[in-house]
Amino acid sequence: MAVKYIIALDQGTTSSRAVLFNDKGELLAIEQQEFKQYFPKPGWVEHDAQEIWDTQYEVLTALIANQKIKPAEIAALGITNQRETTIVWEKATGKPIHKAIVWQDKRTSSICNDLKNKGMEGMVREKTGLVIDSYFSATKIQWILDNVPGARDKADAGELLFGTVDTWLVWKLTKGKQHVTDYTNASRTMLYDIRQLEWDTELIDMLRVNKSLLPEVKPSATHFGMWEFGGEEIPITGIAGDQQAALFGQACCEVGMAKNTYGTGCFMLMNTGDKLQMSENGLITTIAYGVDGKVHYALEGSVFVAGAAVQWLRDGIKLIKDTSETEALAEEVKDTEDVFVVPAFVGLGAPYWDMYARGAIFGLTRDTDTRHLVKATLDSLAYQTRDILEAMQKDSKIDLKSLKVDGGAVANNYLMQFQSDILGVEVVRPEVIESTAQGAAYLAGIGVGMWKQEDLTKLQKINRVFKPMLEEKTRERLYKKWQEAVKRTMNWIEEDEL
Ligand SMILES: Nc1ncnc2c1ncn2[C@@H]1O[C@H](COP(=O)(O)OP(=O)(O)O)[C@@H](O)[C@H]1O
Ligand SMILES: O=P(O)(O)OC[C@H](O)CO
Repeated sequence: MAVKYIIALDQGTTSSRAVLFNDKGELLAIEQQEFKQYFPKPGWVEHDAQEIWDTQYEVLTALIANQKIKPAEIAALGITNQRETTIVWEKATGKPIHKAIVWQDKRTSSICNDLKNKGMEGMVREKTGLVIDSYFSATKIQWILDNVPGARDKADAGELLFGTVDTWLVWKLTKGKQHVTDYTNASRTMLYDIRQLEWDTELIDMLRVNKSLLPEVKPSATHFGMWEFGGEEIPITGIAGDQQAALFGQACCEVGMAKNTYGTGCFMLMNTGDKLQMSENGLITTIAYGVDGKVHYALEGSVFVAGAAVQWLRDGIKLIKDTSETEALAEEVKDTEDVFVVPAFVGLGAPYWDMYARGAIFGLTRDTDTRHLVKATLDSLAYQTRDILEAMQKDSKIDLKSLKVDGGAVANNYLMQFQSDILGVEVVRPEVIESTAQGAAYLAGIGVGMWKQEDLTKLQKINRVFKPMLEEKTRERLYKKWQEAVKRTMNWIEEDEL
């Protein structure tokens, strides 16, 4: 039987998706399930690792059943995932010993502060490309080992395993046969030397993480293991963290090409080729992908709360019932009347890196209504993106003429137009905004020998280009006000308030 399909598993912060692609790289169908977010304390964010697996497995098998696909027709699986989120489980039983600590979780801020006070920042940046922040996996592993009764002893006895979500999914799909990850996910742990491409002993010792916990690290398009299904063995041949997968999915394979993804957070990545570039403007350096024996690096600006602010309008303060209502509400008023929302709900990521900042609304008057608040919340995604773009242009010395965008929130036309207005550059939306899944499918297709990297650009189709319409003077006035608002949210809580 002819092999026809690639399935990408896209395990995001808010939902698990399975996405079907044909052998031309065209998206045919999606199954999606949201899962529960746990907020046990202010600043803490957890997922249930079992629920992650259950939802991911259900959408995968539902996609196959609903699209009437025979197992033998599936050439390969690709996996892409929310990054940094940390799971520790027992090798013997496969049971997680604690809930997954999500990338947004701030509980390890004081561990990070101690490391900074000990002067470790330079060494960490040099080896990992990262700033010291609770965002990354290392201090989350340390927290689990220190706080779950008996965990340290079990780790010392070699009875525990750590994984980011990709590692957990491969472990489950292969029934515990494979404990692996790829370069991109390893580069988010703060334990991986991105030059030498190996786990770093000095960091492992400093953070008191046992080497035996860590998975084997492989390139992004290679053989990771087999999923046995319906009497067939289906190879898993592509893995990348979701932001790197989106870069690959948008075919940003040349130096200087960049994309911005608007999901729960907002992540801009620029491909810097085989050159590892350290940022001087608050960005991080990360592995973009490893394909065909070559590693590409990227500069990244990570914004922690983007689409999550829109979810907060819906689930937190309940101003809307559905995120799609925001576009029409924002269009109903001419401007926000200088209301600014700074959604620093879990601190601020790039370029500020302030674990102690918290969210605020500025400029309220008696005229302010739901529409202004909704508009100001959407605008905050665009302003945060401008903060990143400015840093990216300074670091790379490249003036971006246009920005490729993707992710759930780019469906919002108001937001895309305002984004172009506030950046003063064109914003290019592709036909398929599921670039993350597309990237994982491309990697899996390359890994199984179905495509070559050069074929990818041919698969790209543009849906709409947004051009800047706002006067320069207004743009700069608004951006200045935004910067002032951000300043006032910084360093808001004390270390012992966490
Ligand atoms: N029309 C819309 N306008 C603004 N935000 C939206 C819209 N549709 C979805 N979103 C936001 O996009 C995010 C979902 O995007 P997605 O790429 O699925 O995220 P993730 O991969 O992080 O789970 C949610 O945070 C949601 O609030
Ligand atoms: O799940 P997303 O799409 O919001 O992505 C989360 C990032 O990978 C966190 O670094």
